[in-house]
Formats: sequence, C-alpha cells, structure tokens
Amino acid sequence: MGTVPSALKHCLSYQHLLREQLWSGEPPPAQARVLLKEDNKNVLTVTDLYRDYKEYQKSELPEYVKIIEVGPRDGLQNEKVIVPTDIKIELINQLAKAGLPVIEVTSFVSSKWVPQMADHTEVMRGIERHPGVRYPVLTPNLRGFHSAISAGATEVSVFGAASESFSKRNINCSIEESIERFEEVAKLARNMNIPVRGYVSCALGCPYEGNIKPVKVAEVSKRLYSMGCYEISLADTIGVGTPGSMKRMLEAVMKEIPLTALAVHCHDTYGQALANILTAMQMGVSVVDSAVAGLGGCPYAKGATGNVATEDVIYMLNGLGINTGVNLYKVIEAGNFICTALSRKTNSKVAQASSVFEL
Ligand SMILES: CC(C)(COP(=O)([O-])OP(=O)([O-])OC[C@H]1O[C@@H](n2cnc3c(N)ncnc32)[C@H](O)[C@@H]1OP(=O)([O-])[O-])[C@@H](O)C(=O)NCCC(=O)NCCSC(=O)C[C@@](C)(O)CC(=O)[O-]
Repeated sequence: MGTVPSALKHCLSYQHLLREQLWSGEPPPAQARVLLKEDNKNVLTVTDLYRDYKEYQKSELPEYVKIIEVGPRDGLQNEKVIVPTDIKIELINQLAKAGLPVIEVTSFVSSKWVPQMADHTEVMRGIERHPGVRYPVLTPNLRGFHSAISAGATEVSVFGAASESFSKRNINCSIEESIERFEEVAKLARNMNIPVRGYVSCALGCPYEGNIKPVKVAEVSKRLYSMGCYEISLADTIGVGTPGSMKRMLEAVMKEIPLTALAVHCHDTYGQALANILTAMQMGVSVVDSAVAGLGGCPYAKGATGNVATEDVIYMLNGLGINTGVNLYKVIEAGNFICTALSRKTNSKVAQASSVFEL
C-alpha cells in the first residue's frame, strides 16, 4: 500500500466495514467505530450508519429500480471525435453482460445533425442480443422509424420537449408538429407490436427559455402517454433541477400519468442528479436513466454536462438495499473501457473512488 496517509487508512477500513457489515444487512458489532477525521472530533460509528440505513429501508422506496443505460446513445452523441463502430458495439455488449436490462443503442437521426450516430445501422446489426435485455433506439420521425426497424430494432423512443425553443433547435419543429410526427410513429409501431418510449426534454429547465412550468411538462407527457408511449422519461436536459423543482414537476405530471409509467433522466451539471433521483424514488418513481462513466450531453444544450453516472446510481441504490440486478463492478469495467477508448477520465465518482479504495 506504500505510504498511505493514516486518514486514508481509516477510510479504507471504513469501506471494509461498510462492505462486510453494513451492506450484508447484519447489525454491526456495538464496538465498531470508524474515525472519519484525524483530530478525533468527528466520530461516526458503523452503528450510526446502520441506524440510518434501517430508517431508509422503512421509507417508501421501490424495492426494484429499472436502470435504462443511455451511455452508448446520449453518452456518445456529443463526442466530437467519431468513436469507431466496433468500440460502440463492444461497449454495448459489456453493458449487457453487466446485467443492465435496457440499453439505448443509437439514434436514427440525420447524420448532418448528429454525425456521431451516423453508424446507427452498423451498430444495431453488430451487437450481441442478450436474452432479457432490451435495445431501444431513438427515432424522431417515420423515416427514422423505418430505418430502425430495417436495422433490426424492436423498440423505439420518440423525443419531444416541454420548451418550444428547444424543440425547434433539437428536432427542427414546434412541439405541436413533433407530436404529429410522433403520432405517426406510434400508430405504425402499435400495428407492428413495437413498444414506444417517450422523452420530455427540458422538464426542469431549458437552455433557451429558462424555467419551464410543470404544467407544460405534464401536458406534453400526457400527449405522449395518450398516443401509446408506455413510459415517459422526464429529462432534466441541462441538469439545473433541484429536489424542490423535481418534486413540483413530478406532482404536476403524476396528476396526468400513472406513476408506473414514469422515468427520470437527470444530467449532473449542478451536481444535483443523485438528490433529484432520490426525490423521484421517494415519490414512487422506479425507472432511472443513466450513462456509464457519466458520459454525455445533448448537442442542442450548450454547457450541459453528462448524464448521471450509472455507477453512482447503482452504488446509491445498493446502499439503500434496492435491487437493480446490475453488477456494479462490471459497469465500472465497461466505464474504464470506454474512457480508455475516449482518452477521458471517468465522470463517475464511484469509479474514481474504486480505483483508490479498491471497492
Ligand atoms: C429530427 C431531424 C431528423 C429532423 O429533420 P428534418 O425536419 O427533416 O429537418 P431537416 O430539414 O434539417 O432534415 C435534415 C436532413 O435529414 C434528413 N432526415 C430527416 N429525418 C431523418 C432521419 N430520421 N434520419 C436521417 N435523416 C433524416 C432530411 O431528409 C434532410 O436531408 P437532406 O434533405 O438535407 O439531405 C433532424 O432535426 C435531426 O436529426 N435532429 C437531431 C436530433 C437529435 O438527435 N438530438 C439529440 C438527441 S435528443 C437528446 O439528446 C435529449 C434526450 C433524449 O437525451 C433527453 C434529454 O436529456 O433532454
């Protein structure tokens, strides 16, 4: 271990105790004490942590959370250098092996607008199909839908917004026009038994219009749900939301749409993503979008940083005793793989910590 400072050694034993006792569900020994500060002034015992954990278990949190991995699509779409197709395929295969139940693969959009997704057909055709894993793709219109189906897609997502300006910049049409395009997609998809998911961007704020009224988010969500979208992903596109605005927005949307049909999609620009996700889960939401290594950003949301990292979400959920069916270590490995390919440091705090603390 070399010359590890004594404070770090305390942290290492803290990690060990968490892993061995707190997360096993066993009450810790009464004498277990972990010093978090060298001056001994702040002493946190494992018994304290265990009590907090038990309190959380009593609250109304879902027992299972479905993670939608959006790294290969949302995570990569904004990368300036084109990522080789075989790297994208390998990333998706690794994520599937980690146990992620849904992996958003690519987008069937214009390659003039989003050059990084130009290899959508090759990626779709190149991936392994793991049993039980679903592989949705983004389709903004009928043309995208037809291309996606020809490439072998069996599930699609349409993506609208609660902001007029964002809708125009992102998909080159008004909200009303986008709903008409999505209705065409949803109708055809229904006839073909293809499930359709719907996104509402700018649910907690817009890069061009600022605040967005929760009632507007509820209105667009309702229209997507009414046309047959089985799940509505409420996206904090630029990561400006807080637990307060998340709660107000969800209260409005939940008046129109069943809770079981809602998902949250948080970017972490202001460091609020995990808090916002926890708030949504406390309100009963049990579907969370995230991207491995915290990759990402929308090409039409300048300054917005990546999605919340899948590793960080799973670590939080593991700590809450919530089942995801996902192997955290394998997701960290997939994150290392893509970060090496991109010559990039991971945005996941958990992946960063794991390289120091050997989680
Ligand atoms: C939406 C379109 C396609 C509208 O495209 P359009 O309305 O036809 O407009 P256009 O005139 O700009 O079309 C451009 C060219 O694309 C063609 N085209 C038309 N449709 C398609 C298609 N499906 N696939 C491939 N090409 C298509 C079309 O025929 C035309 O070709 P040209 O005549 O110039 O040779 C275009 O505006 C576009 O591709 N925009 C990019 C949208 C995008 O991918 N945004 C990022 C994803 S959304 C996101 O990240 C947010 C989300 C979901 O993650 C949640 C969140 O965090 O907020």
